[in-house]
Amino acid sequence: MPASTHSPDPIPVPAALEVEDFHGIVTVSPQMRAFFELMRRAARSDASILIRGETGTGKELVAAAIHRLSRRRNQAFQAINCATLTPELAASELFGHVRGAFTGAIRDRRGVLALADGGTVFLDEVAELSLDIQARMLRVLQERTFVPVGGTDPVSVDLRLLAATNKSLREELEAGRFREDLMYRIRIVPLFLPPLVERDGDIEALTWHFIGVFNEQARAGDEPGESGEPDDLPPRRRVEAIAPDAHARMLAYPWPGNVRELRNVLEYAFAIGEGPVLTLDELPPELRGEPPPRSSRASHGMSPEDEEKARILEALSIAGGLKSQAAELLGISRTTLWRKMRELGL
Ligand SMILES: Nc1ncnc2c1ncn2[C@@H]1O[C@H](COP(=O)(O)OP(=O)(O)OP(=O)(O)O)[C@@H](O)[C@H]1O
Repeated sequence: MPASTHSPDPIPVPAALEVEDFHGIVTVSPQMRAFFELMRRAARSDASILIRGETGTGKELVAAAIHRLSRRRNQAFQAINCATLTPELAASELFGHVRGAFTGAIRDRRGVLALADGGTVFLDEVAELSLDIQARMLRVLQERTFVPVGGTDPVSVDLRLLAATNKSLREELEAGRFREDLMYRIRIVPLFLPPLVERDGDIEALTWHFIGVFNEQARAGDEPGESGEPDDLPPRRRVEAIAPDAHARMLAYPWPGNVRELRNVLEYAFAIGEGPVLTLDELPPELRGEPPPRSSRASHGMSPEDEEKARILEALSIAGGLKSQAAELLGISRTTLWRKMRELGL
């Protein structure tokens, strides 16, 4: 733990922050610099890349950066999240459909693959693709053609495929949920994005980075608007320093939700706290060292599944049913929430 945590004085936000900002991926760590090096090299080729990493590590940012570093940069980048789609919807989204393919298909519609022709397709949460769609994607990769839903004629495409997952595809394969041949096709280059706790210096650097971002948002938000909005609201919060105990807890916390969780925790503190110093009581219970709600429930004899259900329902109720807000509260992405709700039958 740094010596500064024993100081009673708040730790000021550094005036200038020396970070690497690589296409929006901010870091100071040697681990991420090594990752960028691999990513730069892999981006040049047309090889399929599988980005593995825990939730919130920045896989989507990486996919967009790879596209921008590739010779396809001036062509389309089409991203699709496989976790939010039923198999029927996934087929229609990916391959498009012809008029009359199903009720409501009143005209031909191009899918993501056709829209990305010449460019890059990013399949986020690729492990969630159904086996049927996996078989069809394999054909796309092998033959560079696909048939739209309800159609008969194959369409040729020139695509670079990027995919991401927070699961182990090998485990999915062993469980019979993922095709081995597709796995080898999509991970010609596997890239592993390290969890936040394993990136030396990044918890601290990203803390200051996001404080800077939220300070800037507050400053911009307080400027008189062109629309002549009423000016009588109190100014938004700006943070000039962190209390040493809060700082120490942030550095010691394992950040299971990675960069997304860190960002959310700071956004929360900006929203609910007051004054120029960010204090410990503005951090969520798990950071304050209090047992998180889940373990207190577990002690009441709930199964992990019921516990998770209860946490999700609680978050949804606080968020007034808004999934995006509930996901923020839980420190997970909207799509992860959607998938969990589906898995838990909610
Ligand atoms: N190194 C970073 N610097 C700045 N912002 C980051 C960084 N990594 C992630 N973020 C931000 O954190 C959030 C989560 O990132 P992203 O959606 O890319 O993660 P992910 O790994 O794709 O998550 P999931 O697996 O849950 O889909 C986004 O708001 C993103 O902008």
